[in-house]
Formats: sequence, C-alpha cells, structure tokens
Amino acid sequence: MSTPIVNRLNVPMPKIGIRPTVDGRRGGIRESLEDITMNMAHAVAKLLSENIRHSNGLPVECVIADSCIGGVAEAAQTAEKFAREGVGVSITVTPSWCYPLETMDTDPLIPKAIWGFNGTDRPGAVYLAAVLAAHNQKGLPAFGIYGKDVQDFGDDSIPADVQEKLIRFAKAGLAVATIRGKAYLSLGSVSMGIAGCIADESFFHEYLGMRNEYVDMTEFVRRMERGIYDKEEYEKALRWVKEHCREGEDVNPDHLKRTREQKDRDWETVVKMTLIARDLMVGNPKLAEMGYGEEALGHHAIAAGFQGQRQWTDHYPNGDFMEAILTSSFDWNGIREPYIMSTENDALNAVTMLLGHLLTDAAQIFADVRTYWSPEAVKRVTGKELEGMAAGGIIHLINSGPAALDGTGQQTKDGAPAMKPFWEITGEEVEKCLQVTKWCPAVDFFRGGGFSTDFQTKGGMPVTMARINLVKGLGPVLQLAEGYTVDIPQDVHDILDQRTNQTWPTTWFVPNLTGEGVFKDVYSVMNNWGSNHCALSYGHIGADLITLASMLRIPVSMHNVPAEKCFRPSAWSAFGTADAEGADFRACAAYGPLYAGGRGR
Ligand SMILES: C[C@H](O)[C@@H](O)[C@@H](O)C(=O)CO
Ligand SMILES: [Mn+2]
Repeated sequence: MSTPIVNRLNVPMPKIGIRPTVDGRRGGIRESLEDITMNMAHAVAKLLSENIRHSNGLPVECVIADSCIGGVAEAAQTAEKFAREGVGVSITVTPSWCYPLETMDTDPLIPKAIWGFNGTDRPGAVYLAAVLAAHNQKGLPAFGIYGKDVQDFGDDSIPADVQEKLIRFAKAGLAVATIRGKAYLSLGSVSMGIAGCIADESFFHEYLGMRNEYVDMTEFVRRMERGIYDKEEYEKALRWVKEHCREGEDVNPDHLKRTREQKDRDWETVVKMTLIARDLMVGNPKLAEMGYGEEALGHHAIAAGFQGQRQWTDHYPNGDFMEAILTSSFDWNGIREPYIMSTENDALNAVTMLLGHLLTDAAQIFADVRTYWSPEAVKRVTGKELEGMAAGGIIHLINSGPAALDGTGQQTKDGAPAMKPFWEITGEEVEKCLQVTKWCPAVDFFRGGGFSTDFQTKGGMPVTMARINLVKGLGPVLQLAEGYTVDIPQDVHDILDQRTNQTWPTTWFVPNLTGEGVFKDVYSVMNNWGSNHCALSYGHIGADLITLASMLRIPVSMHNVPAEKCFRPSAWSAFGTADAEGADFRACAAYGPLYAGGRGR
C-alpha cells in the first residue's frame, strides 16, 4: 500500500479504483482477455492521473485490481483492496462479455461507472447493457460509457467521447468522495433571517455525508483578546496588507466616517479575524506550540460560513476582508488553494461553492443576485443603449465582500480572462488582482466598520452561476445558468453601481439563452432564481454539476446545458426519456439521498 497523500485536514485523498472484468472461463477465453483488459485499466489510470488533480493540487491516484475480475471471489478481493487503499470512486472496464451479478461492484456508497468497449470480436457492449441492468435492478445507480465508434480488439486507445465521459465522471465522483466525512462550520448562526443559513443537518448528513460544526462568534473575541493566533504570521499578514491592499473611497456621510485611528485598528481586527477563521476551519499546529492543543485541531471544515450581520457587524468590523481573502487563491503566505467560506453563513451557497471548487479547482465568486437591468431601464437611467452580449439585459451580481479576488478576471488562460487553479496562477496575476481591488470603508449597514472589496469583473469570462435550494416536500434542488461576464461602458457602470452600492464588487452576468423556457431571455433567468445568492464558477461547468448532482441525488430544476452533454446514471432514462428534467426528479426521489439508505425510500 502506498503512503497516503493527505490534505490540509490531514486525511488521505480518495483514490480511483479500476476494475478490469473478464469472462471467467479458463482454457482459452479468459486467457485471451487478460492482457487486453488489464491494458484498458492501465490506459484509464494513465488518462485520469494525467488529466485530473485534486483541488489541493495533489495528483489523483488510481488503484487497479490485483487481477482481472472473472467472478465473485475476485470481485470481493478487489473490494477489500479498494477499502484498504481508500478508494472513493470505481470504474469497471471490459472489452468482453463477463457475468454481471458476479463481477459487479456492489458498494452502495461509491460512485460507479462501467466502460464497455465498443468492439465486434467480443461482446463488451452486451456486458455493459447487462451489468447496467443488474445495477438498476438492485438500486445501485451506475454510469454507462459506450464509445460511439467501433474499435478493433486490442486497440488500447481511448476515444475522445469516452475520455470526456471518464473524466467528467471521475472528477464528479472524487468530489462526492472528498466531501464525505468533512464538516461545514457555522461561525454564528442565521444572518438577517436568511433561510439558506439554516445548516440543515439532514441535508448535510444524508445527501453529502458531511457533519455540522457550530462555533459562536464570541470565539473570535476570545481568541483576539487572549492572543490565540500565530503572532508572527499576524505581523507578516498586516505588513502584506499595508503594502498590497489599497484603501478605497470612504463614501459615508461625515457623521458616520470612522477616524483614521479607528480604521487602522479595524485593519488589525480584520486580519486577526482571517487567521482565526482559517484556524477554526482547518486547525494550526502553531497553536499547539502555544499551549492550545484543542484549538490546534480545528473543526475538520472543508467549508464554512460567517454570520456577521447583524450582532457581529453592529459592533465589530465586518467579515468582508476575511471572506474575500480566504476564498481567494492567495494571501501573505503566497499562492494556495482557496478556502470555501460563505458570507452571511449561507450554508447552501457554501455547498454550491464547494461543489464548484471541487469541479474547477479554482476560486468561486459569492454574490447577491441583485438586479435585472433591462435594456429599457438602462436607457432610462443612463440614456445609453446596452450593446453586444449585454444587449438583451444584464444581471448585477454584487455583495459586500466575499467575492474572491480571483473574480477580478485578471488571470488569463490563452489570453482570455480566467479564474484558474492555484497552481496555474502566476505572481504577476496575483499582483494584478490586488491592484484592481480597492478596500472601501464599510457603509452604514456595518456599524462596526470594516472594509469591503470593490472591483469590477473583467468581461468575456465563461462562467456558470449556480445555487442549491432546499424546498419542503422536495428536498435539495440545483439550478444553474452558464453564461459570460460582460463589460459595459464605464459611465453606464458607474451610474448603475452608484445607485446600488459603489463600495462592493460587481460582476455583470449574461446567461446563454436557448430561446426556450426559463432561458428564453435574461429576465426569466433572474425571475426564476431561487434565492438571494449564487455561486459563480469559472467555465461552462453545467454538465459537470449535473453529473455530480445526480450522484448526490439532487435534481436539477433549471439549466442551459445541451442535452448531449448531460451525463447521468443509466437508470435515469428508465424514469423517462422524452422529458429528461422530469426523469431526473423522479429518479432522485426514487433513490433518495445517498447516505440515508440510498437505495430507494
Ligand atoms: C448589507 C446588506 O445587509 C446585505 O448584506 C444584504 O442585502 C444581503 O446581502 C442579503 O443577502
Ligand atoms: Mn447577501
């Protein structure tokens, strides 16, 4: 067994298990299949380890069964090996007929796919169909992968359509396995009556396999007053902030402006809050050296949220700096994986951000879905016409602070604005993100001061806006809209921004329209959004979110992903093929949450 690769929570990363299955008949048949099938397994392992990383940058490890699986004994040996190795995702590969019930992976909690080779010599596709039928009959959803074009027996290349499905499945499966057993940490409780802040234990436990941790915001006060944070790191952080974080305009009326001394003290407070929140999430060995062994352990949190409003922000500086820096891909320690932290402790947005992060490896933008600006309304208040991509209206995504600085769009991929995995981000790009960000003294909502990030997201970035909502009688449901960030003329932006909040970060978003249903126009997308917040991920990741949601049995109520890109378990089509959206709801309801029995209610 190899040395486990651990993450910053000190637990091993899940591995991908690969199962080469064969027809177990010896004396010719099995022997003729062994090498070819093992080669398929190695080819899949190579493809996945070369193309996927964990969101912390570590390589993805694949574990291949010790032998081909021709029957139940070898299936059991493989399951035992996978359990020992920490396999969280399983992929079965075969070019031939095998015995479905005897060779199948029956672990109900591990996302499963089967690649049945499209060939003519041996019936791989017949096995694929039979083993999928077996999974469906037993209530174990599995993804079927069948290449479009016939390959020759012994061809160990993986066709592009098969590669795409293997990668989509594996990345989503790893997300399922990665969040399992981790915690969501609520720092405070419900902010301003927002229901998304209710950390619904059954949702976290049954659908995500996560646990919930709760810490009162007074813990920040205790740690600040008693100096329970790394003092050296604090000094370093404060120096970095003074050098790199430009203060923006104080737009408050004179009687509400805080003095220079207060603002300087506020900077100290928000930097301490950042260190403390991070330590609360993932722990910090430095605290053990200081005699705080319990605090050093953290709360095993893969995501967190900070209530802030109102009790905290009525008295102390707001959480904007903390949230923006933690969710960015860099800080005073350099370039690193973003932490997932939701503002206003909106736990449902935190989960959406977490899923987006695990699928893209990049930072996420947290935002209020604030305003739909029709071309007519823009014309009325600015006298100008919206043009180009913005011509059909725009959605104003804006919230006081938590949008990651990556959301400035100052990083590039092939010359176009991007939000990249931290290992692809350069020091120069970090500088640019910091240069275009201003930190404005907080406005009147925040009586305790603080600083809000102010920037405008560069236009032309492909993004996906998403959100999980909880609906009584239905459970969790995902909605998403692929689209682009857009630039609008600066004078138009200034007028629209000033009548909203000029001290907050703005992303102008336009969804891709399909001409149908909710995606017939920009207004309908805004009008059908299920909550006040959204998470914005880099790239068009709707198909990946749909695959991941199906693994978690979360139906998708609204999306603009072309049907041919949607990849769900084979059983989903048995719930109806004419109306894929309805079938998704029926299948998710029939299977129920993954960790609550998971195989039918
Ligand atoms: C400052 C205000 O309270 C905002 O934070 C509020 O409008 C929201 O963001 C609600 O989601
Ligand atoms: Mn908000």
